Amino acid sequence: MLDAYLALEDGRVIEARGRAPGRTRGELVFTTAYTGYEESLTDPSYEEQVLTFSYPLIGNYGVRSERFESERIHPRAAIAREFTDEIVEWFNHEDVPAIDHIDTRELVTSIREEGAMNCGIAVGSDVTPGDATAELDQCISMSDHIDIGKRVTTVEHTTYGGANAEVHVALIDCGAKMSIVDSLVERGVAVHVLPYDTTPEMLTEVDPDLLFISNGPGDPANFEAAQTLVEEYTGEIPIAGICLGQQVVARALGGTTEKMNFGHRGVNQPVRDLDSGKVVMTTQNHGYTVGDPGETLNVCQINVNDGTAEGLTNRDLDVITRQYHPEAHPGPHDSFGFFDEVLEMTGQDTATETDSSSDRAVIADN
Ligand SMILES: NC(=O)CC[C@H](N)C(=O)O
Repeated sequence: MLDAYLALEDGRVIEARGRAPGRTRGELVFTTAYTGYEESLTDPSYEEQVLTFSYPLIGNYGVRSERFESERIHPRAAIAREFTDEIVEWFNHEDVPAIDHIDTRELVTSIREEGAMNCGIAVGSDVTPGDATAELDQCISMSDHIDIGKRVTTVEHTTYGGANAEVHVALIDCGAKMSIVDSLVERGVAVHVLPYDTTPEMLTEVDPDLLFISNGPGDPANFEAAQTLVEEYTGEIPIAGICLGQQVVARALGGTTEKMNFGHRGVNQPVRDLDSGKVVMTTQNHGYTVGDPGETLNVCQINVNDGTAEGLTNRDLDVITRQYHPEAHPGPHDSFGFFDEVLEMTGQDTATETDSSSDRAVIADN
């Protein structure tokens, strides 16, 4: 058996069972999602974080790559009450430290009370509590990870979907989940996945009908290039954003973003649409939020629990964003219609073309 220690910013060092060895550090967060562990673990937005599952048994329906949202596990380490042997094999294969046999109820309660905090983890046959503390001592704050985008983005322009499509979407990959690409491609458009630091000049070459800013890890303030694109293209072509995308769009159009206490991570966050009054259940994974939306954007949806901005819009400028994840994976499908709403801004009626069987998008022949 491997020894394991988790050192917390509040001074505690907790002993656990080691399942996959290694030493690492990161921001300790939790998700309340009870399924969808493959999707969560491969969601690039978890880069530089240590993910705690509040649901006690993780790995119980295996590990299948069809459900991955990217090519690798992104959290630096994973914590659960109990991991199955099959998921532990995956952690070992990817060199991601994992610990279990820990009181995750207590841990989640601490994060709720004290906020997301830094932690250090040491797992191995000869590790000590001091090894975990040494990792914690080297842990920097999330906003100091200024180059986080570089670690999660595509390095080159990749096109998905029909090469003959009428509508071309530029998806700025700040750490995009593959389900966002799938959701667009199944509506018959071509998706150009572009690096997070794409410049306005590079975007001119693609000549897109829609600019879409993806989800992504860390502080939205560290995605200045994407912000510049929004500043340059607002009013020229329609603009959409999901999660970090909403935050970047808000910052570009005069709004502010701020760090939340422990964020929203799970698959049952209630969101109210202010026009219709309708409430939907949503998938979420974020630690920052839009504070002041600024003069240009209107808040069109709010979180029922805490009133934070879940949707922003400016109908005249054709801008529409969501703080939650309409693409789901994991979680409820209530908000798939967001993609139809977004593509309507390009003049394409895609609602009738949608095939929700959701086969993985294929790369187009350029
Ligand atoms: N899923 C995301 O895009 C997360 C956005 C941002 N990194 C946050 O934590 O708020």
